[in-house]
Amino acid sequence: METDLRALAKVQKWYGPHSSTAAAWPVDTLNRAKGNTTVSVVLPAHNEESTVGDIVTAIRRDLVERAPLVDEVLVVDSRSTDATAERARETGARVVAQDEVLPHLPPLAGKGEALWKGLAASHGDVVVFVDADLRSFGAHYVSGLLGPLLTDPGIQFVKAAYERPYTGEDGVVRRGAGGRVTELVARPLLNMFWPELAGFAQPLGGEYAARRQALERVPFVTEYGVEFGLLVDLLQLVGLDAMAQVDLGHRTHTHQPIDALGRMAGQIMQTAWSRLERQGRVLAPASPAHTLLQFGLEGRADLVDVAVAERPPLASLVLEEDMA
Ligand SMILES: O=c1ccn([C@@H]2O[C@H](COP(=O)(O)OP(=O)(O)O)[C@@H](O)[C@H]2O)c(=O)[nH]1
Ligand SMILES: O=C(O)[C@@H](COP(=O)(O)O)O[C@H]1O[C@H](CO)[C@@H](O)[C@H](O)[C@H]1O
Repeated sequence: METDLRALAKVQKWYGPHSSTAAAWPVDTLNRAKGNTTVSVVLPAHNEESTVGDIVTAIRRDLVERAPLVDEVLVVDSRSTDATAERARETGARVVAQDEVLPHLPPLAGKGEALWKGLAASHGDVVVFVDADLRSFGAHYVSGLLGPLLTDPGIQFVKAAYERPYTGEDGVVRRGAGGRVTELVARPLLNMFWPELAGFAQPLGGEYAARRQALERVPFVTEYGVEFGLLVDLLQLVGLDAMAQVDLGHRTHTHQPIDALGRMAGQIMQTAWSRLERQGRVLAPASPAHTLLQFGLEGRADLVDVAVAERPPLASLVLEEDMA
């Protein structure tokens, strides 16, 4: 108990100085602070033709053309079967196909793979990740996340906070009801095992920014384990005082059905287990099963696999290639 109270005291001390709002970071201030630092915005996109174009348009209009804050807008086409790549390209993004980045490596799947490939294919000193399914995006999402990074050399990683409404199939918006896996799985797990991270209001949110140097020194969990894995691994790498949080207001996005979130929850639990083992905090004769038997309507039952893999820190690949 003592450890937990000490960790929570650390969070309370951390929270004030490391939390801000997007309004605290006006673009002209950031342009002056940016200096020679280059910025890439990377959007992982699987079948996001209906939303990716508006997001790219807003970034380019407000943060490339009007104010040169962003140097690169990269969309990672994550095995889309719709017109995601076309919409992204015609609105001015550079587009790479996930499986065509580092093609000599065996391809892996999911969002974490898309983000790792986006890191590999981008060039900015600072990388901002933004989901491509957002319906509430504004340029302040990017400028807010960049604020602490462009003004404080001690900050390595910035995570978005926001209110997350849930819009049901009936079109009714329910305030604070979004982030279902966050509330039911990620937040309890983090408070149980990594209470120093308890101050992050939206640990699974898809909008965050970090220095390339830090991102290239941590592994990327594939599928939907990536956000959980990055938080835990970056805490270990850079420490809580090098992490910050910016409130971007509210976030609406395309919601997945509950069975998809069940699989996401499984992937996040697998990720948490892997970090507990890696940090020597659990000793188990066998790893947990990674199959999940899900039950649908009309007696449907589907056995799915919620295993996750992980990509090594990019820096380790470059080192290997240099040595080779
Ligand atoms: O294999 C995948 C799965 C997801 N995504 C993208 O990652 C972001 C978040 O995924 P999703 O919206 O499915 O997750 P949710 O926000 O519903 O948790 C979106 O831009 C997806 O298009 C991706 O690039 N590859
Ligand atoms: O936060 C969550 O619980 C999930 C699901 O959100 P909703 O319940 O559909 O609002 O959404 C996030 O989780 C994924 C896994 O980390 C991230 O990849 C997504 O970007 C994020 O939207």
